[in-house]
Amino acid sequence: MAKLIIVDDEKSIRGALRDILEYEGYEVDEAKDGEEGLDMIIKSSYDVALCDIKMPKMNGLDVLLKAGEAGKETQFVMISAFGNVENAVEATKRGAFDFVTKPPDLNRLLGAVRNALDRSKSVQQTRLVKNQTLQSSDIVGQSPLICRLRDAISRVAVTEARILITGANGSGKELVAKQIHERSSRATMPLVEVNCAAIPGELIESELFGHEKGAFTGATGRRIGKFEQANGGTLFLDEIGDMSLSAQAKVLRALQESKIIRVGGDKDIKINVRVIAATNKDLRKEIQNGNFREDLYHRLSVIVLAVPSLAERRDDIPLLINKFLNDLATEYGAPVSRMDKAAMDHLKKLSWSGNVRELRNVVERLMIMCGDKITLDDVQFYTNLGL
Ligand SMILES: Nc1ncnc2c1ncn2[C@@H]1O[C@H](COP(=O)(O)OP(=O)(O)OP(=O)(O)O)[C@@H](O)[C@H]1O
Repeated sequence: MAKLIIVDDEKSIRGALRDILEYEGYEVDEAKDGEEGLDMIIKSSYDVALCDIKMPKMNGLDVLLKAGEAGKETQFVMISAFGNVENAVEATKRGAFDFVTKPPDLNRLLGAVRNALDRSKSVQQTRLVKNQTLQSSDIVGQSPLICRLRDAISRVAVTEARILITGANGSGKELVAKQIHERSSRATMPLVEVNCAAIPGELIESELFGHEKGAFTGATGRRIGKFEQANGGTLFLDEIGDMSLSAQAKVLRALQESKIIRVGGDKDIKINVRVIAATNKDLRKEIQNGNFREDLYHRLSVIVLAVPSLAERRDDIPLLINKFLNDLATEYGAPVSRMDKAAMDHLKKLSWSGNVRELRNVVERLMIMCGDKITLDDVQFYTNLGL
């Protein structure tokens, strides 16, 4: 359950906000001044703080700054008295997520909380991805093509250049995007992923750019999009070849002007996002067929990184098998299975149209079916069955 804290010196405001937020299903704590609020935020983990600006002992801006200095990822929605909006704007410049004026409008308040929670989730996911990266998402392989790819990643990650990652399904494009983000100066900010193929055409623009309340049927509140969620960080547009032409035009504008407009909105919003795109399609062919904008292609492809298919780097297969056997043993809490050399040699010869993802699935199946020792017989039996 999402955990919120209300920091406000006015008891009646705290009570009113608590009632509303608890009714919405959030877990809510209260602090009666800035000092107490900061103490609670540092000791506990809150997703969102609703924080008054003018308070005794410590004002809201200081609570915001000190919580950040203490490494807290709590998202702040500042509450400011009407007529004191400059302070609230100043707070958003210093890292607050949003602000609402007193007395808060119910829809505006709940929209701000929902959006702040979305942002909090992205930040947490980034940390999770980061931890997983430290554990096991190194790009495994010693083949010349993979060594060259790793070298290229080290060179481009530290720059701000836009990158297009190409390669077949399951070859490791997403892994490459994560590595680039992790090694960039944006690593502590969110890495937000959008699978353009998985989102219906009519929803993609709202997903990317957000929408204002009432922008279309069902838009009951304001929602921020992936571009805004990724602000300061990286936006990974996976399967970009599947994006509609109308969304492409808007992405192009966002890249050209570093600004977006929410669906149904009229206000430009400045964004600072590094875009990494990936595709398994031949975008040049898509351009010829009228399915992809050439100008967008040139904007996205300052650097092109081609991820090789598994068939182009068969010598990496034993290394990958051992990595997956180790990872899976940890995942299942089981002893590490061993695969003999003849079994690995056999796997090296298969076609692997699903690339590294398919290899991982096969290794997982063999581990489940065969236990701690996997032989050539086992591999032939299960791969011949097409299992
Ligand atoms: N070189 C590698 N070393 C270790 N694991 C890898 C490597 N390449 C891919 N993988 C693993 O293979 C699986 C598929 O990789 P990933 O999702 O990055 O592929 P993709 O090209 O983005 O796939 P899709 O085209 O379907 O989006 C993941 O579990 C990933 O961790």
